[in-house]
Amino acid sequence: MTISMDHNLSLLLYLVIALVVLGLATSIRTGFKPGLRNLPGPFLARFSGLYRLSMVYGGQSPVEYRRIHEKYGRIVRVGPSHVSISDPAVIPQIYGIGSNYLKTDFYVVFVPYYKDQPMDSLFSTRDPTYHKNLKRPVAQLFSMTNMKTYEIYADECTKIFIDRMRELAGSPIDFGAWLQWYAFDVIASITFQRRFGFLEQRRDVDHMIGDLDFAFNYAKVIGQFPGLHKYLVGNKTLLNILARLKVGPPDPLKRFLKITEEEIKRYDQEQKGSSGHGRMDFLAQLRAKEAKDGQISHRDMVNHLGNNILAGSDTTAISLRAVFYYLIKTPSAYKTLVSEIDEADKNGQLSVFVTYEECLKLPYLQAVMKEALRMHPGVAFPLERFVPAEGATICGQVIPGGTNVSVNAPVIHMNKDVFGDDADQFRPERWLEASPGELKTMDRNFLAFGYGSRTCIGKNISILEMGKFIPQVLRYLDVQWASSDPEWKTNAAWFWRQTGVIVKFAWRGKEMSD
Ligand code: HEM
Repeated sequence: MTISMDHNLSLLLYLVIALVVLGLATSIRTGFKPGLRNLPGPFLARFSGLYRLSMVYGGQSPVEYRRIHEKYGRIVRVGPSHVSISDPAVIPQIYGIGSNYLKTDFYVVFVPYYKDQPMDSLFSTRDPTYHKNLKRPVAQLFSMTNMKTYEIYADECTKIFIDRMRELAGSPIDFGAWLQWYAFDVIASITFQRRFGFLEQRRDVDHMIGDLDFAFNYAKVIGQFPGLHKYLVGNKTLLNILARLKVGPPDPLKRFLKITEEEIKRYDQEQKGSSGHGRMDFLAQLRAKEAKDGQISHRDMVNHLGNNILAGSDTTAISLRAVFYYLIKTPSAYKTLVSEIDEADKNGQLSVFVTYEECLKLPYLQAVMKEALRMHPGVAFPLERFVPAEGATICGQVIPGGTNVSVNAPVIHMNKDVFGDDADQFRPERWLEASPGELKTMDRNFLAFGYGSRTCIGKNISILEMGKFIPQVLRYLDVQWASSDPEWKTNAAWFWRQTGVIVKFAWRGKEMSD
């Protein structure tokens, strides 16, 4: 009995030692992989993903990525098979339309389960054919010409917001939270003509925002080791067991899909009772398109609508926070913007609710939005892509096929050759003073909405929301910083969320007509 136990223990020990040796040998072999071994970068980064984890874990990856590029140059090895690039010339090569650099397995952490099967979205898919087929039926719904159909939904939420701020004038409020409630209610309203009720209830209804926070912090960590996902949140069997034991992790993606299913049912019932006529939300337009051009599968319908909520809420909230934060912290820009809005108002160029068309004619406002997104892009992680199988020459280096390469908006947006010596300053004027050539270069290096074939499809919706909301607020309200901390706090977990945006509003005196 004792001999057999000793024997088993020795076997186990040999096995552990063998695994450790194998792991070390693999790490050393990948560390000195031909094609990557001569690239500069932190020494430890080449052996395991732990170095990248250390860069993102504290939520300050923009600072970390800027630091390593300052230290090691425009091409830096940040992992065993991972290369970060800060050279503007490389952007069209990696992301341009027609490029065959595909999204990496990082994106697998964003794939929800639907009816027990993983369901890739327009955003997460790595398959170009699936992407093309999924995008075709919805592209027009995101077009600039279609934006006017969504205006009413944004206006309803803006009215609620401004009325509440009038009531709360003089008291410090968590503006960051309010902007998130606003963005959530607007996108839900645009998507299926129903607000979640954040603005009315003044709270994180059903803990949706908190749960999303959990999901993105999971993505932040596991996204560095995507191979682990299938054993964790990507493992349906494990999730089912945990759910039965009532200890499962929050699953906001599942919740959005459930809400979406309910909304589709509600719409179809309304249509039968014909009370749904006149609806212009995304769902209604998708159903109308279906009637004209042929059926969209129920799965694709759920996929698109659920994805709108996921992709279009946090991003817009973060961008709105950035706009107001930089305006408050830059009084000259605040004053110039308010003058532009007041002048347009006085000249009768603004409707009761500023329209999308009107906001596009306010040049300083457009420059403010772009500059805020340059300083603080909503997505602050590297946009990872795989080098095609045949390999590629990047920044003069031959990089093997399958290498994970990326450019990072917070890094490229600080490039002084592109944005000027004051690139680290919030200065909206740079977008207005630039020559046509300089503007073209700045636009080509503006990555807040991604780039090329996988660029953000919801960009017009976000410009609609922000472009209407900001002038409407500043027309009626003064806003000032009211936190005892001089700065906000930020956490980059794919999205670059901010907290601590505490402000006070004051009513400017003009009455708002209905
Ligand atoms: C200011 C607000 C927004 C920002 C900063 C933003 C940012 C981005 C970025 C950086 C990407 C590219 C990601 C990558 O390459 O991996 C992207 C893609 C995407 N965004 Fe947005 N987004 C915003 C608003 C929206 C809205 C409102 C929607 C939908 C209603 C949306 C839907 C999408 C979708 C579906 C994709 C994937 C597109 C594709 O791969 O074809 N976004 N977004």
